[in-house]
Amino acid sequence: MAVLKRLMLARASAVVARGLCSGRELGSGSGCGPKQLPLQRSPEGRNRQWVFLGCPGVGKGTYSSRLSGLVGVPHISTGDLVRDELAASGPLASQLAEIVNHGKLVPDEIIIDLLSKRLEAGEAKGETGFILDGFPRTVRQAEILEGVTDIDLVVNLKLREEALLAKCLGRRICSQCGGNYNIASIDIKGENGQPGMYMAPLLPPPHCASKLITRSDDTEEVVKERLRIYNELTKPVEDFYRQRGKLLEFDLPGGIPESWPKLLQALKLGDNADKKSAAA
Ligand SMILES: Nc1ncnc2c1ncn2[C@@H]1O[C@H](COP(=O)(O)OP(=O)(O)O)[C@@H](O)[C@H]1O
Repeated sequence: MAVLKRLMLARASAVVARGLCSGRELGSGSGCGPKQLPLQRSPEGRNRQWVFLGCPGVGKGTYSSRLSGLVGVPHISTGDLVRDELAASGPLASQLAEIVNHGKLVPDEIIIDLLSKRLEAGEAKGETGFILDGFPRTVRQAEILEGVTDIDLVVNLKLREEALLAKCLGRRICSQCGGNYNIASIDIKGENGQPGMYMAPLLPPPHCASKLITRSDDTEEVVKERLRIYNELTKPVEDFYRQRGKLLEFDLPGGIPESWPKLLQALKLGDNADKKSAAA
């Protein structure tokens, strides 16, 4: 199964590279697209396969990694896979740096190759299911994914636009432990009938405070370009999943303490009162 999934993704990748098939052909399993495997598509015997969508800065990484711990499936972020590749300084690194630092999207064939290697490594370790964060990011990627496996649920995280840029600019990572923090304190005043919104900073513990770094693509100019690209290329992915009845819209009401319990409720995971303490 792992090898098949890998081969199918690799084939999808080759197809994208050559531009031979339309995504619809890939998704339908006909023509030159990969064949669908009933076994692979069945939810029985496998864990959740969820996708998180949302603008840069919305908190996809924060919420999807918390949920991954809660429901016991791996959190797979294609942004993290790209950053790992950059950090490894391999043959792809300079090409990727040029793309990522301009806020552009990495070509499908590279992203699919990184993702299929990650899925294969996970399956070798016995992982089943996933929470995908940052993939699919275009309708084409959604069609390719649909061609190889079923997605059970797509969570579309939404946050008021005024907060997104500030959240990206406030993002900090501990260079030692990899912990994610945010120094932005967001306080949007209520006006014209719209309620206000407060999001407290997520400050690092003292042992991380002197080791904080900022992502190279979290500059104002690049974040604005990433938001533009999201609206142009990723927003249509919402419709793709809406039409298939898989999209769960979730408006973040504020920071983690307010949002996490509500998200658990929306996902029908809310009865686990003890697990809600993860919001603390
Ligand atoms: N599915 C994808 N397709 C193309 N490029 C991607 C994909 N996922 C990540 N990337 C690249 O990695 C960068 C960082 O991704 P991510 O960490 O998900 O950022 P964001 O905070 O903008 O959601 C993106 O701007 C893009 O260059």
